[in-house]
Amino acid sequence: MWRRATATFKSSLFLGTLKHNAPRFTTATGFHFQEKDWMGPKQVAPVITFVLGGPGSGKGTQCAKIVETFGFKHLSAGDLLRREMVSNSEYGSMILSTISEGRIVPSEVTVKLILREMEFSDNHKFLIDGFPRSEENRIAFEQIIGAEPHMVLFLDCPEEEMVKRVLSRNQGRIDDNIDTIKKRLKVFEALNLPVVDYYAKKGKLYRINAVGTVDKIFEQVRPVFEAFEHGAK
Ligand SMILES: Nc1ncnc2c1ncn2[C@@H]1O[C@H](COP(=O)(O)OP(=O)(O)OP(=O)(O)O)[C@@H](O)[C@H]1O
Ligand SMILES: Nc1ccn([C@H]2C[C@H](O)[C@@H](COP(=O)(O)O)O2)c(=O)n1
Ligand SMILES: [Mg+2]
Repeated sequence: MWRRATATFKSSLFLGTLKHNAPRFTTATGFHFQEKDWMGPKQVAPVITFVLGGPGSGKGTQCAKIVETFGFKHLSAGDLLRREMVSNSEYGSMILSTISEGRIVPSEVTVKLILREMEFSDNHKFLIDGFPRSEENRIAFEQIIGAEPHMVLFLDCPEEEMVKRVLSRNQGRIDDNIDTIKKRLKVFEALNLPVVDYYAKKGKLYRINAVGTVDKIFEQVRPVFEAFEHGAK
């Protein structure tokens, strides 16, 4: 399990799992680790990639191809929230109403779900899809997890195409209806685009033209990961 290199998460939610007096070290990306006495010699720093884009821009679709080709662990924030929603969680009804209205769930809840998946994963390469959706999400991730992404993929897709794709998705999602889509698009523009700009200014953003076939789009995505893997060796 990747949690063998447990990070010194600042969240009080997980402090119970940490050993406070163990030696600490920080990776080049600012991820803070705390060495456990049973930590083996093969520990590696996590690789974090955010995948952003409007509703229906193809994030989940491209993530599946990245997983297949580059072996990342895919964490979709929306999927984690939907799973939490149907799991008898104390947050269930709040998540249901928030998603139905196309709004954003409070960051503490979403980051907690992502953190839990990261902690229990065997993989150290994470593809975090649909997160951060807002500056609040971004700051909460940095504060709670203490890490920044290595790279951020942005699937740039015209609204008309996104609406068309969402309306023909047919997966029974409560938010795949025209009224909620209009709200999600407004939220995307107001809250998510500032995050995209933030990472562009930091030189971490890879803007992908998300119009075309799935394979054509992946032709733009693949070299980003190849270059990263090449640089990481
Ligand atoms: N390049 C593409 N061309 C046409 N349809 C596509 C393309 N990529 C994905 N789709 C389809 O569009 C729909 C939305 O794609 P997907 O679920 O990957 O988007 P998403 O960005 O994850 O959306 P959301 O934010 O709502 O979860 C799906 O039905 C998918 O099969
Ligand atoms: N960081 C996030 C990600 C998702 N949500 C909520 C609100 C979204 O409309 C919904 C569906 O997400 P998707 O599957 O489209 O990525 O989930 C959120 O509040 N915060
Ligand atoms: Mg998705």
